Amino acid sequence: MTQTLTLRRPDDWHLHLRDGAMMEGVLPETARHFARAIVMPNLVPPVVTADDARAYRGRILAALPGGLRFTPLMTLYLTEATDPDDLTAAHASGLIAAVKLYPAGATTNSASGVQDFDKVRPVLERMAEIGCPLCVHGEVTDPEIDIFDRETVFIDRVLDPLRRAIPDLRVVMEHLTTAQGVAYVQASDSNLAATVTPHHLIINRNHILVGGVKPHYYCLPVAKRETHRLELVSAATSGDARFFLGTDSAPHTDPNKECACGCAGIFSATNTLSCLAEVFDGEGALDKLEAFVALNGPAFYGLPANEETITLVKGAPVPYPAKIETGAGPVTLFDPGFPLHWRVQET
Ligand SMILES: NC(=O)N[C@@H](CC(=O)O)C(=O)O
Ligand SMILES: [Zn+2]
Ligand SMILES: [Zn+2]
Repeated sequence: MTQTLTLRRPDDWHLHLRDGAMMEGVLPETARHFARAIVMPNLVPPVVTADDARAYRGRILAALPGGLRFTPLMTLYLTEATDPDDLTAAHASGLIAAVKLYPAGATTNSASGVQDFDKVRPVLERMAEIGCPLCVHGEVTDPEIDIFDRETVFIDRVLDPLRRAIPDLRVVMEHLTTAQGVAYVQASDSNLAATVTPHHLIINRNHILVGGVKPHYYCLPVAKRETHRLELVSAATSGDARFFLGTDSAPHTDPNKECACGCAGIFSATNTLSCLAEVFDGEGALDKLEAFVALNGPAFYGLPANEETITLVKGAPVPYPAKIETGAGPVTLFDPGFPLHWRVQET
C-alpha cells in the first residue's frame, strides 16, 4: 500500500538564488515545491539598499518559468553604512522581510559584512522598533577560534550580549549546527528562532573527511560531530515552533567546489523534501513535518501559512540526478547517502 502525506505547501526560510544564468538554472528547483523563500542578499556586489532589493526581486520574477507560482521574500545585507530610513521604508512597504547579518569574512561573499558591531547598533535598534527580523550567520571570524567552535563562541561573544542589549530585536539563527545552539534557542523567548538545513540533519563531519575529502559536503557553518546532528534532528522533529526549515541551498559550480580552495555551500533545493520526509519518517515524526516546513516559519515572520497543499508519496527509491546543468555550469546535488523513498506528487 502506498503511503501518502498531504501538507500545506512549504516555504524555505534561507535560500541562495544567486543571479543571472545560475539563478535561471536553480530557481525552478525551488519554485516547483516551495511557495515562498527568504532570498539571501550575498550577491557580488551585495543587496544593500531598497533599490537593490527591488531590482533583484524583479530579476527573480522575470526568470520564473511560466506556470510556477513563487514569492521571493527579499532581504537586505547589513553593512556598517546601512541607512535605517531606507531599511524602514523597505520593510514598511513589504519589499523586504528581513535583514541579514554576516560577520565580515565569515562565509561566501561576506566581505562587505559587519566588522564592528557597535557601528550597526542604531540600525538594529530601529529594526527592533519596527519589528523587522534579523537573520544571522552566527560564526565568529577570529582566526584564533577553531572552525568547529565558531558558532558557540559567536553565541557567547556576540549574540547573547546583543540580545540582552536589544531584547525586542527578533533574531533568526540561520543554519544552526550545534547542540549548544539548540539549547540556546530552547532557553530563549519567542524573539529567537533558528533555521535548520536538510544537510545538517543528515551529515556529520565524518561524512566530509573520512575516506577522502568530499567538497560537496563542505558548507559553512561546517557540519559538526554526530552528537550535534542528533540534537538538531531532535529539535527539528519536535514540533517546537522556534525551529523551521531554511535549506541554505547554496549552489556553486562543480569547478568552484572541486578545486584546491573549494567554495562553501551545498545545493539541495531539488531533493530537500524527499530528504526531510526520510529523516522525519525515520524518527517516527511525520506528523511534525508540516510544522517544520510550512507552519513555524510563517508564524515567526508574521505571515499566513500557505493554503495550497502538496502531497508526498512513499514508494520505490526516487532517482535524482547527481547534478543539474545550469547556464553557469554543472551544480552537484546534495547526496544524502541513503535511498530516498518519498517524492512530491506531480500535480
Ligand atoms: N552556507 C554556505 O556554505 N554558503 C553560503 C553562504 C552562507 O549561507 O553562509 C553561500 O552563499 O554559498
Ligand atoms: Zn551563512
Ligand atoms: Zn546561506
